[in-house]
Amino acid sequence: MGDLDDYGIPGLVQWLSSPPAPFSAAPNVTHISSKVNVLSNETSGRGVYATQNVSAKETLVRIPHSFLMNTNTIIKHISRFNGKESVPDLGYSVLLPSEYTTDQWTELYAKIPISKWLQLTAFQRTALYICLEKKRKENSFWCAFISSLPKLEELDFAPIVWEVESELTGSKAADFFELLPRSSRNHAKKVLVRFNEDYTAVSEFLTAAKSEPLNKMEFLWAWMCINSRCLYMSFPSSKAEADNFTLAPYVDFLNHDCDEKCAIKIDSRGFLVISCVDHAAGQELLFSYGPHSNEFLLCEYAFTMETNKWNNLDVSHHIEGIMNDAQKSFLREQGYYGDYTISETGGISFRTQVALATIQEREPAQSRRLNLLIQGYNDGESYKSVSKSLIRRILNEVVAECGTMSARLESSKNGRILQIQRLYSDMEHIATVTLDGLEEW
Ligand SMILES: C[S@@+](CC[C@H](N)C(=O)[O-])C[C@H]1O[C@@H](n2cnc3c(N)ncnc32)[C@H](O)[C@@H]1O
Repeated sequence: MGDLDDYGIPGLVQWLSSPPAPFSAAPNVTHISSKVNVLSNETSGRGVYATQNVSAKETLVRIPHSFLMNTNTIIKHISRFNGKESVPDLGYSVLLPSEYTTDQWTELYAKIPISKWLQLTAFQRTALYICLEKKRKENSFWCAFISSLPKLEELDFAPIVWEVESELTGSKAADFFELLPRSSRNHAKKVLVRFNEDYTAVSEFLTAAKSEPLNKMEFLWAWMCINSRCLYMSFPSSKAEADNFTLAPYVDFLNHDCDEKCAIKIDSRGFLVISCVDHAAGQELLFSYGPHSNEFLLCEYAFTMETNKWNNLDVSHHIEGIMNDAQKSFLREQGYYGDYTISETGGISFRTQVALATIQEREPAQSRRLNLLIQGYNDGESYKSVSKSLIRRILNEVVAECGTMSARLESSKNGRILQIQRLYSDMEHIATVTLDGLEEW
């Protein structure tokens, strides 16, 4: 385990625990239990570890609302420079520093009305704010937090980084993108579209304010920090569900596990981390980022796990390839088009079963048994035999494709390639397990 001085953890803890007035006098102060510490390991970077035995239900960390970076606190900070804040009060006490150092960036804040800031999505606004506050260095209230964020190199397994790196430097990193399994590549492309939309919106925002543009790589760093570290937090003023998030210093050092070992909770005192199970000294405290497959984890958060119970095999491309137009439009009308998956634990999804059944109908809209299957009044037994042979053929194709790709990637020691290889081996594993159990299906 590594020494973390170079990540600025002591500085972060100091900032959170003994901030200047008026924070020091606030009733709801930071709590970081003496039973936990941030350490680092090679696989998952920094993480929170128990330094002593911890019992279930202990509150280990509490970060007050004033230290959470989100739509509410950002607008409150910016509006110090340009008039009245326009975020509804959530009833949480958010303190602002009594003294601000002004600089060219606070001049920019002063120039842009809050109504314009609110036209950006919360994600765009937060990414821009992090980039600007980073430039303010020690002048920024958030300096210790921003220094604690990972470097872009630590998010190097995210396919979006490969693509943007290629675009900006002319490197061959985008070639890795093409090696991804088809469904992962599609997911990664969607992430890239989201990122480019955000970068365009923020660039236009800065141009309108006659400010200098942001470097795309710098914006990517801030964007990926948010994407891989944000936590759900509801804001009544949010225009979209995706705006309901916060960044929470220190809490964001918790690494992911498929099973919840810790819970996070928000109340009027701030963001809390509570242990769900007993932890022995030395054990890592983990919480679940959600039921995410390795494909999702890689594309969104830049990592995969050796074993992941949420992995699934996406066979949409294979299934869609054997459907005719009538079958496709029937499934679209029914809300069952696309996203055909198989998982080790859940087997062949109902959605996939509906698609396999539809392929067996010449005029699906007229088929009583198919409509009864969709409505849940028919168990689909009459479709099973043909469905089995269709799925067997598809899974054999998947196994062959994974074998070819694994042989192609086998000798590489490149970390990105190893992540890609893991995706193929996850796919092969699910395909093989499903084929083995197909007779009993
Ligand atoms: C919320 S942060 C957790 C703290 C992070 N390890 C750090 O050093 O700042 C999420 C990032 O941690 C890493 N991570 C989290 N859980 C992991 C796991 N189970 N295996 C590998 N990496 C993990 C990934 O890089 C992910 O983008």
